[in-house]
Amino acid sequence: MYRPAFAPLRHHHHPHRWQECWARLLFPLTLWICVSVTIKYGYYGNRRMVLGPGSSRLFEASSIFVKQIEVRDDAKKVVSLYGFSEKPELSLETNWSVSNYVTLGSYNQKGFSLWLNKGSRIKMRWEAQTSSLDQLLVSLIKGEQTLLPTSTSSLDAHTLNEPTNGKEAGYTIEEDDNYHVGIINTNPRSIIMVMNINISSKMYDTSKAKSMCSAIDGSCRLNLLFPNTKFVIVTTPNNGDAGGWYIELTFVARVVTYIAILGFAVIIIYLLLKYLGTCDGESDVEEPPVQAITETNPLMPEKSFRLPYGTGDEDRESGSSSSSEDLYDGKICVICYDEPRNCFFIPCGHCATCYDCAQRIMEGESKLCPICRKLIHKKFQKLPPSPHLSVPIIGHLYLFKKPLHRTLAKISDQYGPILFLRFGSRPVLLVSSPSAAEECFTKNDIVFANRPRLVAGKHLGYNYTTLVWASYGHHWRNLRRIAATEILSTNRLQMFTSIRSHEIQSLIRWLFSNSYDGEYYTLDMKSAFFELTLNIMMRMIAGKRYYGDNIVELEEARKFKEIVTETFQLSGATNIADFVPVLKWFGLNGIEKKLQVLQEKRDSFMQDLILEHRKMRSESSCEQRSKTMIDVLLSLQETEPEYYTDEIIRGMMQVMLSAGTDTSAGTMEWALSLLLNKPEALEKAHAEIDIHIGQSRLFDESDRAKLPYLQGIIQETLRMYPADPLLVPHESSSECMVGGFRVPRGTMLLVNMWGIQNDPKLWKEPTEFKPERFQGLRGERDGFMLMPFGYGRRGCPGEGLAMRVVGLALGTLIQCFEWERAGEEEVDMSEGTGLTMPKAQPLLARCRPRQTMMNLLSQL
Ligand code: HEM
Repeated sequence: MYRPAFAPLRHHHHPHRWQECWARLLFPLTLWICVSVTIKYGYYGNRRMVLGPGSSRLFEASSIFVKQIEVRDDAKKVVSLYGFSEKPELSLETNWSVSNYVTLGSYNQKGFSLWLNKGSRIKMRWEAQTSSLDQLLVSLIKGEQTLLPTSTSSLDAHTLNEPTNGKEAGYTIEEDDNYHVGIINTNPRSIIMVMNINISSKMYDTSKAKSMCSAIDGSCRLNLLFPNTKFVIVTTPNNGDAGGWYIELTFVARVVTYIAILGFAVIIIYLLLKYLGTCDGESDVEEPPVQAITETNPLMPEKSFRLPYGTGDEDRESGSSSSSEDLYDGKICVICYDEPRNCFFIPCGHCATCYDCAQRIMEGESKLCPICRKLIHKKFQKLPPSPHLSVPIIGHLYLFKKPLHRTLAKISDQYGPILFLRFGSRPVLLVSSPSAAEECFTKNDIVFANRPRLVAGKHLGYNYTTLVWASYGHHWRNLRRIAATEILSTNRLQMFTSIRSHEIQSLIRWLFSNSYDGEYYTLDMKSAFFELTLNIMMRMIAGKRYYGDNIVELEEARKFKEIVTETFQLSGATNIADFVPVLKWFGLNGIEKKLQVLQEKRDSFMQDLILEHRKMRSESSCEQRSKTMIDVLLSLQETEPEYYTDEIIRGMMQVMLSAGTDTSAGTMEWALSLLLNKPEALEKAHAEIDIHIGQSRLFDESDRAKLPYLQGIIQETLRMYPADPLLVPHESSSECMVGGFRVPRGTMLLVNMWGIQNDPKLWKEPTEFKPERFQGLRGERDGFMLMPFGYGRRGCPGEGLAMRVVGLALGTLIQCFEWERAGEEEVDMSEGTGLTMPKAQPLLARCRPRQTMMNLLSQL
């Protein structure tokens, strides 16, 4: 049905705009809450006051907000401070009096201020020439005021009367406060008089004070005992001297409390907004998420395909776009009805067309908005949609529960496969569909070939100069070339075949020798796999092994193990300061210091190995020289010493070691765990190996090609538990387009490979371990649905080595041993935290030599 392009749009409740408003309100709201709480409960500031002699003034000063109170009394009259947890009683009384000759000018006043508690009494008596007595007024002014009132009829003034015999007056104080006692002369002439004042002052009982201090030297500090002190009393001595009682109190704030209040306010507001966000989520039921899923083929399609963003399965099958109702109200361009709307017009702000149609409108003659017919000045492309709201400072970090790949998959499921997030201050593009991943790694591969500058790369990546951390450019290309041609090339891998088979044999020997009488026994397979890969890598790098039997340099091995443990602990930890740099100011970048220390250790260890190799090379002839990775790099150094510095060599060694060990070891551990939970798959693998290899020789790397089921096991493991579930983060070096959206320069790219590889819309029963799903398929990256090693320029260069090592280890272990779970219950498959998706619980398994292999095993 035809619809005029400029017919009015039905307005929907728009969650994102609503959330944006909240996001903008959040900061002032938090500030307002904090300021109000502080003013109401925690603002004390400094106070200057006049107390007078024999005073006792009570303050409420909670030790939760106040750490310390300092009193300053410049006249050094020995003021004291007392701290209490309970309000003390006003049970004591002290009397003092002053008696003075006073000369009082015409229309002038004299007097003094003092603090009086309820129940105190003032008695005054003055004597002067009788004629002038009637024009003398006594005033008592309540409040902090210490100045002459403009007139004695001031509201706060209490005029004393009842003069007897001269004049005399008395007053009982009804409220604790500051009082000014004064006498005013309304005579046209000055007079001389005698004034007597007698005060009986109510005092607090300080005998139960928890802490006290006396300002003998003019000042003292009272520490408020946390958390009980709630009241403080300032007392002045009773010396009858009514002048010069200026005292200053300074309240030292307990900073932690204020920070806690701020944090609490942020949490409350976050929860509030999250709740509102949930409500929005509910409203999304009516308005479907930004993009309906487009890839539907349950298993690997024959060819990769890219579907228009926003259309559903039925659309593709029927060939039509969708019902026009949906299109019109939804997100499809009102001009072409084909592409998503992804740009908006200035000044009217309408978002109605795709970028191409907007371009055509702008190039045409009318340049009018198809909705409101206003003249368009500019068009802007939209950023990808953002889920929930982005909180100032932390952005979307608050959404993330571990494991991150699962949380991100849920968010993508709800809001669409191309999302724009903020991890603190970092813009992030989260991609979780094959077509979007393909767009990133083909059309935009160079744009996304940079790595974000995270703190780990600064310290462990030699200031972003190693193969993993370097940004795209000449230096990275060179390192990549060396890795691909000199270290991980098929030729070089072939050369090192014996190292790998020797290491796997030594593992088999060890397993065999531990089994008593061919019976099952339990062992820790996590460590076994990790040590196997570390030995293989270190032998390829430096010709040394540090785990197992026959270790020559024990101390060196100990140091190496220490470095390895720390490296994997630290590289798995998230450094929050990477995303919220402001935290560095508060010293919350502890990981950075640990990384520095670790890097120093790693550096000196690797440098010792280089020196050792350099020495060996100088002592041996060309033919005798070994061909470890260090040797290869040292020979490159000889030809180009300025470029191949020791630092570059150390960097390359460290990259190989950290990128190539726990990834492969983890994959082996997951694979064996999956097999233990599905014994029929293990049986099939046994059978396949028995048929193709038999019992007369050990499995070797070249056998992998003959064993499709074993390959299926590895592929299926990498599908369900990819070692880098979010790949390694990339960063865009310039602005680019993904899925029709604008992606700004400097955006971190996260491709949720786990999400894609476990998406029920793409894979049939994705949670089921089914190695057979790959049978008959080459298992390549067709359709960008399976990419555990990444793709494109920054894809993993170690894939060939990893597949050989994992295949060899699994194949040999299955060939030689029978395996079962350590207990009755299934192996716990929960994912732990860390970069390379480790198993939360290390795999314990039981094994025993296969009867048919006894002969061969005993000859090893
Ligand atoms: C099962 C084992 C392995 C898996 C699943 C794996 C996976 C990956 C992934 C997903 C990436 C990032 C791709 C991207 O950025 O898009 C990567 C990068 C890398 N991998 Fe592997 N890897 C494995 C084993 C190895 C091995 C054995 C080595 C070398 C000895 C290795 C060396 C590297 C290096 C150097 C990079 C960085 C490449 C660059 O930034 O240019 N990996 N790997």
